[in-house]
Amino acid sequence: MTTTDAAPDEALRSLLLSRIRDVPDYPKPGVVFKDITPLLADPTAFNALVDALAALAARHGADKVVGLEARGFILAAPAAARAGLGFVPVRKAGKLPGATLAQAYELEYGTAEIEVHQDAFAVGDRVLVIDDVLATGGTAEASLQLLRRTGAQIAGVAVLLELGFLGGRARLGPALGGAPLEALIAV
Ligand SMILES: O=P(O)(O)OC[C@H]1O[C@H](OP(=O)(O)OP(=O)(O)O)[C@H](O)[C@@H]1O
Ligand SMILES: Nc1ncnc2[nH]cnc12
Repeated sequence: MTTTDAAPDEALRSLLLSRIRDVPDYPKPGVVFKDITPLLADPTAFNALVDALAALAARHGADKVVGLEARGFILAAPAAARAGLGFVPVRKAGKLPGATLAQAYELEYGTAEIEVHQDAFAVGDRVLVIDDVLATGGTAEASLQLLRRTGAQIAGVAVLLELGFLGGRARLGPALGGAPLEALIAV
């Protein structure tokens, strides 16, 4: 199944998928955790992933790349640098030193609050939001709501892996407001 606006080739998808490990019953019973650490440890796969994400930033005309703490940082920061763009962290509450805006949200396995610096963007900046996994969509939805409050425009959301059975794409629709959601892999 392909759910991307511009699907990467099958070889890339296969490579990426082969480096993601299923961990049953983590962090709680019934959740199958998608562990990306084998992918990060493989320089060929990691480099290909960073290339693909940087290409999406260029394709969607992003001025800045936003990463969602913590695993999103690992993907978004190198993608921003490769695309020649600045990186902005959206952090869990209480970690940013400057004046912030905050947004609460629900996870597949808990609740959380995220923050961004109020002055992270110039007026009208187009931002590509990058994360590793789209599950229920709560994190990405909250990040879009938060980012819009800064005055940023949403260029799109890009994730490595979409867990389609959790319905995140549908939940995210209103917050996307027509911006693209790119999933390099969907299961
Ligand atoms: O679509 P959702 O249901 O919101 O779930 C996806 C989010 O959950 C994970 O983050 P988590 O909060 O577990 O934190 P981490 O990146 O710090 O490990 C993942 O990295 C996404 O950010
Ligand atoms: N099943 C899952 N695996 C990895 N990260 C997640 N974030 C939310 N659900 C997840």
